[in-house]
Amino acid sequence: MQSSLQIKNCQLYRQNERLLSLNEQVNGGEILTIMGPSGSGKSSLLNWLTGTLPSGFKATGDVWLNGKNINDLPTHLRHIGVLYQDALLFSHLSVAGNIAFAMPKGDKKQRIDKIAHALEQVGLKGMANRHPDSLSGGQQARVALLRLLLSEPKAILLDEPFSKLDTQLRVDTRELVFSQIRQHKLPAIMVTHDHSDYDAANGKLFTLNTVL
Ligand SMILES: Nc1ncnc2c1ncn2[C@@H]1O[C@H](COP(=O)(O)OP(=O)(O)OP(=O)(O)O)[C@@H](O)[C@H]1O
Repeated sequence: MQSSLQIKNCQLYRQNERLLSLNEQVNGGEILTIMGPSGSGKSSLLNWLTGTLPSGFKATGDVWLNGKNINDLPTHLRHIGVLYQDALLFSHLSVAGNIAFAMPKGDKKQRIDKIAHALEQVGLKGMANRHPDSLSGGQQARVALLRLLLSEPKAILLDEPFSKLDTQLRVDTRELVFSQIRQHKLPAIMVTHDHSDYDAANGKLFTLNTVL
């Protein structure tokens, strides 16, 4: 079955004022781009999808993931992974520890091999025992991506994940993230202020206009 993330009749309110209205379906390997001015509700939409909408907001509508309505599921059972503009690695854990943290439990040797293989795939061979603080920004971004992917998410949300990276690094990291999304056939939603992110995503665009 092809994976898909469906947003049906979503209406998002902040203090009873409507922020946005959205109906979209994103299939596995597709990236839906959300753009709009600051304060238009982009992050709130992502929060609604992960089940972490703060008080003061209200939403109606349904989220379906792979044919299952997940509206009433708590965040940790939704299996929606988020990549932020900061890598947010745990500084008390090694690179491998960071990645293992979010992985499903299982055979230790298999997990170690899987992490080593994944690191090699993204050009971080032999860095399993490094401390996150000893990595460059681009390397940290790649570890954050692996931590997300190896947690086996069913969908991915990108909240301006490239905005803090310099131009070339930004292009390379974006290419890596998008290629992984396509390879794993995961539905993805990306919030960005940069039109070149949308061009690279090569998918649909949803633009928010309202600013409260
Ligand atoms: N916890 C909160 N409680 C009340 N209002 C909030 C809260 N968080 C954000 N807001 C307000 O809700 C509106 C939408 O915010 P949101 O963060 O979703 O916008 P955004 O489009 O992601 O903005 P940006 O591009 O600046 O990140 C804004 O007016 C913001 O001030």
